[in-house]
Amino acid sequence: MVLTEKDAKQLDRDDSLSRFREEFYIKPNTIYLDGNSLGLLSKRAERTLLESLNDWKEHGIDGWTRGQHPWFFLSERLGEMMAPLVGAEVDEVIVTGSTTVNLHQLVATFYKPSGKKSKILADELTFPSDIYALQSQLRIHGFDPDTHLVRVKSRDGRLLEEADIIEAMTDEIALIILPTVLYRSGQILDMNRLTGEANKRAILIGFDGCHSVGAIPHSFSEWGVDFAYWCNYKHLNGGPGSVGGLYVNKKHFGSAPGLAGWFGSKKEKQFDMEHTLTPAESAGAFQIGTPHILSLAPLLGALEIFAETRIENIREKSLKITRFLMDLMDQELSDMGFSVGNPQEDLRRGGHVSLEHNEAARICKALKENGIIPDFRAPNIIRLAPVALYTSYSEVWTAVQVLKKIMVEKQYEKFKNEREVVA
Ligand SMILES: Cc1ncc(COP(=O)(O)O)c(C=O)c1O
Ligand SMILES: Nc1c(O)cccc1C(=O)C[C@H](N)C(=O)O
Repeated sequence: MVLTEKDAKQLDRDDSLSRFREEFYIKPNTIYLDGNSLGLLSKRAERTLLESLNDWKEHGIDGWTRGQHPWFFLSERLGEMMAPLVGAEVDEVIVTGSTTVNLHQLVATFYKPSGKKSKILADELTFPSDIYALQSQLRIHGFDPDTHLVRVKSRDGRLLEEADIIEAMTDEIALIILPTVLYRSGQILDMNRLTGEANKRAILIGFDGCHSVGAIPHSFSEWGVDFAYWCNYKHLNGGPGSVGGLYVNKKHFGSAPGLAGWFGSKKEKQFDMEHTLTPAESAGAFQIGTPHILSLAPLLGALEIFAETRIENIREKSLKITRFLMDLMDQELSDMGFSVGNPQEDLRRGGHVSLEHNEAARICKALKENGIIPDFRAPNIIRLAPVALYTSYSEVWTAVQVLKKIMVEKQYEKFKNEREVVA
């Protein structure tokens, strides 16, 4: 069956999430497909940021406990709002720090090498910041990362096989850190299976959820995941440098935070100013210092939107619209040197499509010149994320037509095939 623009329009009419599109600032004549790197600003996120600024204007220091969004409780309140997105109880989630800082905190807390059981297991496709953090944590413990950081290999440079990861769960492994969704290929790892296997071997397991939270459902508590951390500026639309998310399974409440600070205190004890920390009996214990209020505030509005639908509905549209994109690429772009680098099956495909091409860097530049916003990841990947809350099927149709025109007219040839500073 040949897909047409009419099909795209019909899919838009049938889209039960289409009402959310008008909540976002979408630049005219631009098709934004980079929500997997930085989600768009919504009017509600803008409103809650302005309200928080107003709380500062009106209340000064008293904004910590008064105003529309009292700052002292904001990280906990946002944790509650975020808990359904990761399948956790409300006190198992806190909005604090950043992805990399939270990883440091969690490794400092839960990496307890003992005798032979002293290695950390990760994978060779993981995001570099996580690897840097793990290497430095190993060094702090006096270990050589070359011997103590085990990186599971990919068979094809794109995907990981769960069986290979499980095979690497030896009795030398003390801790496992894996992505929920791989940042390049968009592969979803089977978190339930991996957690079960780690639990069986008494190895603690934590997940980097940057590329999945807000795009796919999770059941961290039910699966028995020990901890997780993620950013809120991609699929959750919290804004550039938005404060991160952290989950700690209830069974670990009471573990002393590896990196302690006064915001990890029990709320009612914090201002007693004692020199002995009384940690919160929740994920809140893993906070360190004063929260970055103005980078938390947009999340209040951004998460209101998620509360008005279900993450399962978001996932359903995400699967449908990424499938539509892949089918269109198949139909319109065959014999142009493209290949799809993400898993095709619904169960293993995250929120973005990973299109590979030898000229990827300059094709991305040509797309941007034409008002289509993808991102490029070296050496040859064009990432395209049609986002369930704000991308229409008609936009996906147009984006593929523009890409086809770029290829037919060789528009990309006027650019250098190398990345810009960021993408
Ligand atoms: C999978 C993954 N992990 C870690 C990071 C690092 O996040 P941050 O710079 O917010 O610490 C990112 C994004 O930048 C990411 O995509
Ligand atoms: N964190 C970012 C940043 O500070 C600047 C530009 C992009 C980013 C990103 O989030 C990139 C993203 N983690 C990726 O998957 O490549």
